[in-house]
Amino acid sequence: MLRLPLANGTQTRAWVSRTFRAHRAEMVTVLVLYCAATVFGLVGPQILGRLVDSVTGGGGAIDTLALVFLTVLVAQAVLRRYARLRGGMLGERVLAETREGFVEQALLLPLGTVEAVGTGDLLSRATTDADRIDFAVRNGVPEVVAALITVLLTTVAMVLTSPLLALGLLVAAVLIGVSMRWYWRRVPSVVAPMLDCWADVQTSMHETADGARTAEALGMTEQRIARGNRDLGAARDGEFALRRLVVAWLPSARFAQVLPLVVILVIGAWAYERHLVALGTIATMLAYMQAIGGPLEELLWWTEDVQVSATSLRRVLGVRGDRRDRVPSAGPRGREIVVRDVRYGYTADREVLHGIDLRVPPGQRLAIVGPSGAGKSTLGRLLAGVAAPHSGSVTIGGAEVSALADDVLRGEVLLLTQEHHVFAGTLRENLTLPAGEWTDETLVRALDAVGLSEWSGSLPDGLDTRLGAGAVAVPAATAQQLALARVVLADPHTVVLDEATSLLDTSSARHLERSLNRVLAGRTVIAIAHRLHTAAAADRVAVVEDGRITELGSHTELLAADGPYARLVAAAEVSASTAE
Ligand SMILES: Nc1ncnc2c1ncn2[C@@H]1O[C@H](COP(=O)(O)OP(=O)(O)OP(=O)(O)O)[C@@H](O)[C@H]1O
Repeated sequence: MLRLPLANGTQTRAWVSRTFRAHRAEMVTVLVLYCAATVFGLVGPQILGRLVDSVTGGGGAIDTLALVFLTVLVAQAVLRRYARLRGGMLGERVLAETREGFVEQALLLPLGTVEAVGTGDLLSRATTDADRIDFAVRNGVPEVVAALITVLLTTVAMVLTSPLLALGLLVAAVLIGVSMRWYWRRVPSVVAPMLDCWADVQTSMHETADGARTAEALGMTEQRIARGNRDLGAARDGEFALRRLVVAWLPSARFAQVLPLVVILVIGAWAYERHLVALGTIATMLAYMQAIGGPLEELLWWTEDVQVSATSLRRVLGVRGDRRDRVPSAGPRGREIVVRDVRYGYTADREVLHGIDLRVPPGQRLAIVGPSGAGKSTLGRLLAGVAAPHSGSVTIGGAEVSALADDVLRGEVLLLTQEHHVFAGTLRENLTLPAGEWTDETLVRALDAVGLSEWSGSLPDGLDTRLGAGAVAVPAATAQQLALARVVLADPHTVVLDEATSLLDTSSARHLERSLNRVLAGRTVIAIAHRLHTAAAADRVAVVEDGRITELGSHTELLAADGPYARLVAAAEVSASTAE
């Protein structure tokens, strides 16, 4: 299954350094607060050691030491709380920016890429992966940062207090290092496929919900359930694999965690007998170990989540990785469309268009006809700049269509298909999708031009009436007229029509075609003609067969040539008379 890529190491590191640079001051503040809280925490065991020595040595100042101990504890609690608050706010800001970046990049993805990978992969990155990152940033990152700082500074304090007793830590560090390396090396190869499986679950659920009626009508419900179960089974196996890895790794990590305590006690007893360390020092070291135990536990606890969310982050950032930029180009100088030796395929192993050459002068009406699957729609998409050819070029006025900036492209060429989505929002928002400054008067004129003035006049709040899911339902024909109104507003000189009216009933289609003819007057029109009678009205007809243009000429010329076009017309006449 084709998927969007994962961000590679360089892209992820670039994101980390960009994020760090953007929030440098705040990050340093949070780290300083955590460090300060930890340093206060380190003073506690030192005082405890002094207390022990005071008691065993019969010294005084116990009250003062106890008071300092209490003050230190309070200061540590206050600083840690403040660090968490600032850290939490910083995390929320970074999360919001990451989400905004994701939406921006997802909207910039070429339509062809989104169609090729399906919406499931994109959706799972926007939902499941974003949620995992949310969870890690809100809960895991503060714990891990606090724990790491505590472990690091406590280790330093232990080495300074008694290098001899700190030997236990050295043994543990080596063990933890080896076991962590073992785990971190294996985890990506388990987590990435598992997240892919969850994306498949989302894709199949989405498809099943989308095609529920078709599945029911064709008795495919069982098949869809089986597909869902298969995808869920694969995701479950992925989770099992991760669990097996964690279970294999955890015992060694836990062993490394308790080992220093044992080593400190053994070396401590041995050294105390030989008067190499005081009892207070051993108490201090044990208190440090006690203080390190909680953070170490936190680190172990969060390791899995941090690893999974790191892969999720690479999936979210990967959407950027596949982006094909529409770089602002010099812009077309003229309106002629020229297609030169265009080759294109949806997958690397199968070419759909095998070297198309075509020239469409401004204002011409060209019909593209041919058998089903010949490549007509694919050619239409390349002409409209939805996808870029793999080799060859499609230009308007000398400029490569697929490289035009979106706002420039919209004013040049628009693709109108049978897909007439009404977005949940007001009529105004639906009309002004191609962002621009539109006055109410212009919008009303566009509605009028496509025969929608009566319908829009009947809406309760006029242009501010909410349409779509949960609001005013829009019939298919009206939705198609709305799409036409957008064409009027964008005012492109060329329109590519692909089955624009094929899903409508005959009377709606006739009504729409009248509006269409009004809107298309004066523009270059490339009509992918599924019904041959539309081709007869065109200035020229191009016959596409098996990814090649096999005939090009006017309707009359092609009929006289008695070639592929004449055969298509004859076949259409036979099927029409059989239907009668
Ligand atoms: N998104 C896609 N992914 C993979 N292959 C595709 C995709 N869209 C079309 N194809 C394949 O490309 C070939 C050309 O399809 P295209 O839709 O361009 O043909 P068409 O002439 O417009 O057919 P029709 O008249 O049935 O719409 C077909 O074999 C089709 O299966």
